[in-house]
Amino acid sequence: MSFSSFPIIDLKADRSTIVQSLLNACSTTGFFYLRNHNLHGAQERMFSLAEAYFRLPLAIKEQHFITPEDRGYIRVGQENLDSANIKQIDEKEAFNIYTSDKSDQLPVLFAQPNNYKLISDFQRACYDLCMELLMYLADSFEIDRDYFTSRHKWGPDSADKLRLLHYPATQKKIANAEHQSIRAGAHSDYGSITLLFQHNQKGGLEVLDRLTNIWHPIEPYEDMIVVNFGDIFEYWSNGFIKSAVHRVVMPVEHLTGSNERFSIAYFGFPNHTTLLSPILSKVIADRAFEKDEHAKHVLVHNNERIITAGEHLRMRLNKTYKY
Ligand SMILES: O=C(O)CCC(=O)C(=O)O
Ligand SMILES: [Fe+2]
Repeated sequence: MSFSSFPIIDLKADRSTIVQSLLNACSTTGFFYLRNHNLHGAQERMFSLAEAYFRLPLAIKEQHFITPEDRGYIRVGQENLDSANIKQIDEKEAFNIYTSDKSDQLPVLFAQPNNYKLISDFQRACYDLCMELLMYLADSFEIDRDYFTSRHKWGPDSADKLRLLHYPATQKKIANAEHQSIRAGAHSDYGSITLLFQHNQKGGLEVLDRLTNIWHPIEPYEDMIVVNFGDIFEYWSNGFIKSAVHRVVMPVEHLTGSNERFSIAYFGFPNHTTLLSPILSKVIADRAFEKDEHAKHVLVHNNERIITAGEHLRMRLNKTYKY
């Protein structure tokens, strides 16, 4: 598997194919497309709800302004995912809903019983899918099948988050591919595994090949989820699993027509007290990992104490938001 032919994992394939493909994908591109996932209907309903929310007046949306615990509404220009580039401002708005959030913590639209049920059911379906993938991944590493899932317990201590994203239409014209405007800065995700839903053929998502430093577009396919590995797996595998560096740019093909984009991300995250110590797996025991530029921010603590998932999250969030 490589950046020239992006990995596709089919959940209807046989177990050994899935296990082998996962091992290849996590150690090369750090992301893959997932086919036959069963979330299609719910995904469409979630996009309709997200669109209705983002069309509300700003004053209503700001009633649930992002909290220091990372819950709520993030307005355009507030988040900079590329913390190494302090001038960068992301041209997007977003809303974060943790799986542990109760309806009375949410905006009226999301708290309506049918919408709250839609959100909760969608979160649970995303969680179940992540757990299925994490069990296959444990098989890939020949460790206990529940090794990863037991560190992602569902319930009040769950740190999983659903994020609705909206990139408003702009009038920007892009001269050429070298000068595309950045809608979400280059970053790796903070968590373990992310499910990313794209919509309406609106592209712009790109992943970096760290070896060649070339960005590759991740085309949107309505029937496939984009799955990527995050920082937590880079810690757990001592760098063998790649935390995919990605960004969102203004797609060239949308110079004509609306360039508005909606996307939805579900971030799997271990329970906060989980230690980020490397897994003991014979599959990676003999492999040397060379730290590259992009992994440095994750694996800088060689001689320091092992940190927890919660500490890692706090470190990354502090660098991301402007309040
Ligand atoms: O909107 C997208 O396609 C990507 C969003 C993203 O990477 C993120 O929120 O972490
Ligand atoms: Fe991301």
